[in-house]
Amino acid sequence: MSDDLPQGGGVPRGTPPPSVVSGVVDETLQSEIDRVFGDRVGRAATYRDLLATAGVERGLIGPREVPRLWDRHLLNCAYLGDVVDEGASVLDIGSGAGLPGIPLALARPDVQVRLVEPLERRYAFLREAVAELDLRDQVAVARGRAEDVRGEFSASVVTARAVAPLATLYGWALPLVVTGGHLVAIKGRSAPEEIAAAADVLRQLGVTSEPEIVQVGPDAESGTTVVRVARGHGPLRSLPSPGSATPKRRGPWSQRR
Ligand SMILES: C[S@@+](CC[C@H](N)C(=O)[O-])C[C@H]1O[C@@H](n2cnc3c(N)ncnc32)[C@H](O)[C@@H]1O
Repeated sequence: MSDDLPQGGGVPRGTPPPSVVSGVVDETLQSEIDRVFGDRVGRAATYRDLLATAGVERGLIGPREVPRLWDRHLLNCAYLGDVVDEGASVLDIGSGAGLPGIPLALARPDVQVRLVEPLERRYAFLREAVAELDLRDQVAVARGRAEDVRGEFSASVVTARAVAPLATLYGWALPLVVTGGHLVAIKGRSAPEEIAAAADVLRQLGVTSEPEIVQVGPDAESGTTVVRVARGHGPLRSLPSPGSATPKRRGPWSQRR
């Protein structure tokens, strides 16, 4: 998409990124925000403000998160760009208020992102945010559960933060990854235990690669821990599911973008 027009922060064409961040930030954080979002820093600030206002009012973000929106939410999510190839397609499942999909899209104008979220309230917020941030050419929004959009959407990278433990997430997300692509899940210190607990699920799916724990961002202290799983090139097997004998009714949400 074109980024030539003045954006939320009013960045005129050709002008270096100004310090337009909202919220109180120190110089170090400011320069990291400028480094990561470049000439989209104004739009990143608009998104931060949306989370701090409408996001909190509508119960999508806890009020205690407001002082740490920049580092814990926008930057930590944007760092996923370190493990996303140039021109990749990204499906962010359980996007909530747009995390990690929106910061990743803002930091990486070369990737196409689709946010998938089942809850109406969050889905509505996502559509409004994408319009407000002028990201409609780069970011699509769909309403649905990850396990229900199989066959409809797929991407070279599927992302998720705080959606489900890996043992559940593998079954939801890996069928949405195209062959040769990756699942990239933001996980904290629990990553090794979650990987161990989910090893059988990966085997049942027929995925032979070993999950990797990768630190993204500038350093271990301020960066983000992700679990990256290569989908491989072989077919995936279905997981046994208790409800599989009963045909699933389509949810009330059939509207897709
Ligand atoms: C704790 S929130 C995390 C939201 C966001 N990823 C973040 O990090 O702020 C979990 C989100 O996953 C969504 N979710 C729950 N089950 C899901 C499923 N089966 N498929 C897709 N999303 C799901 C919820 O609606 C919710 O928005």
